[in-house]
Amino acid sequence: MFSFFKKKPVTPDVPAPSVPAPAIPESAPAIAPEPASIPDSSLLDFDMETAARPEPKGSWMSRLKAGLSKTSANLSVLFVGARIDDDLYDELEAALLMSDAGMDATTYLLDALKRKVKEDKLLDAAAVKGALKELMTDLLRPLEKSFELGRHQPTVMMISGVNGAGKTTTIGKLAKHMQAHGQSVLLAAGDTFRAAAREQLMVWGQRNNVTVVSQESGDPAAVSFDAVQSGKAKGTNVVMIDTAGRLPTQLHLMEELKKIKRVIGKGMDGAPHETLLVIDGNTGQNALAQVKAFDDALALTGLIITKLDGTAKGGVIAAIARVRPVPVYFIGIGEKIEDLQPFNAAEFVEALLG
Ligand SMILES: Nc1nc2c(ncn2[C@@H]2O[C@H](COP(=O)(O)OP(=O)(O)OP(=O)(O)O)[C@@H](O)[C@H]2O)c(=O)[nH]1
Repeated sequence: MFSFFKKKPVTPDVPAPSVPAPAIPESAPAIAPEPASIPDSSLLDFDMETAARPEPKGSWMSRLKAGLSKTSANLSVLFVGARIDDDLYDELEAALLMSDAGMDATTYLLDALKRKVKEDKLLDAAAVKGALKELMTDLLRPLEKSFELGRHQPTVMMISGVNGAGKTTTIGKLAKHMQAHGQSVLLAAGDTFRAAAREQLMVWGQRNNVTVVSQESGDPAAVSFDAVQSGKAKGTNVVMIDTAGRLPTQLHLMEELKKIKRVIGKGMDGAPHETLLVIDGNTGQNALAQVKAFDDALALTGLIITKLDGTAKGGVIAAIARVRPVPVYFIGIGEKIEDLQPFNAAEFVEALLG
């Protein structure tokens, strides 16, 4: 059973809009009039309460903990039998910096912790650890956000990121989860740079009954535009647009992304409704640089952080929260569908600080 989202229809009995059987178009479909908009009552709020995760939760938490075990080991050991003194704060500072939290978040957390220890007259290390967990959860909680589907038809999502961050894989996982929640999905193979990426997405779409709009001509803006038109014509719930990986330093490719976004807006007023960046959790502080650069270029609405099962240290989320607080929709800890889950601050801090 899928457990990504908690589906909260305002009116529970309103069914998801029906869609024709998916097909794999060879080229862009004809433009058709926009279907009637979905009434507000069918708005689906995909929120991220942990209560929405039944069985896989235990394994999810243990795997998230395993993924972040480097950092949690470094942090937890500091509190074992420690005295509350400057040495502890110095070691904590070093461990937070090592976790990729960066100077800003580290200084912020340490200052807040010292104040709290004084105000609450905390005397033992366990209480200080508890206070740090609380402060970190408060820092990360504003990053929690959930997709709101049903407000637009289709809801158009543009997905960007550096090469190999996990964009295509993430799109596949999200598509499957959305389907499982009654949402029809259409994908745009906007990664026209790698022919193999387009083919990979087409095959994946065929296998999973998801329409993939693709063009041999290789203009990502045109593919994206066609996908939006097709989504409108078919009454699809969600259109997800994949884009080729690029580095923020490749300025012409960043300009191309901006163009894709503009053209999507021409296909549908107000689109894309979600402009997402996928970041590889292993890239440490560089992830923050990516967030800043892509946000400056595209005005991001959200992040998806993948590969927290690798060598990731996890602290970069604190840096993002302090320096460029773009919401984190999902985090990924592996290649399976259930390895992508909504970001939950309390869970994350629990895995980080145990
Ligand atoms: N361990 C691990 N691997 C992941 C995760 N997410 C994606 N991957 C793997 O990362 C690799 C790259 O993923 P892609 O989805 O192809 O990345 P991409 O951003 O689309 O890549 P380009 O199209 O080349 O820019 C694949 O082998 C994925 O299976 C994750 O959360 N954990």
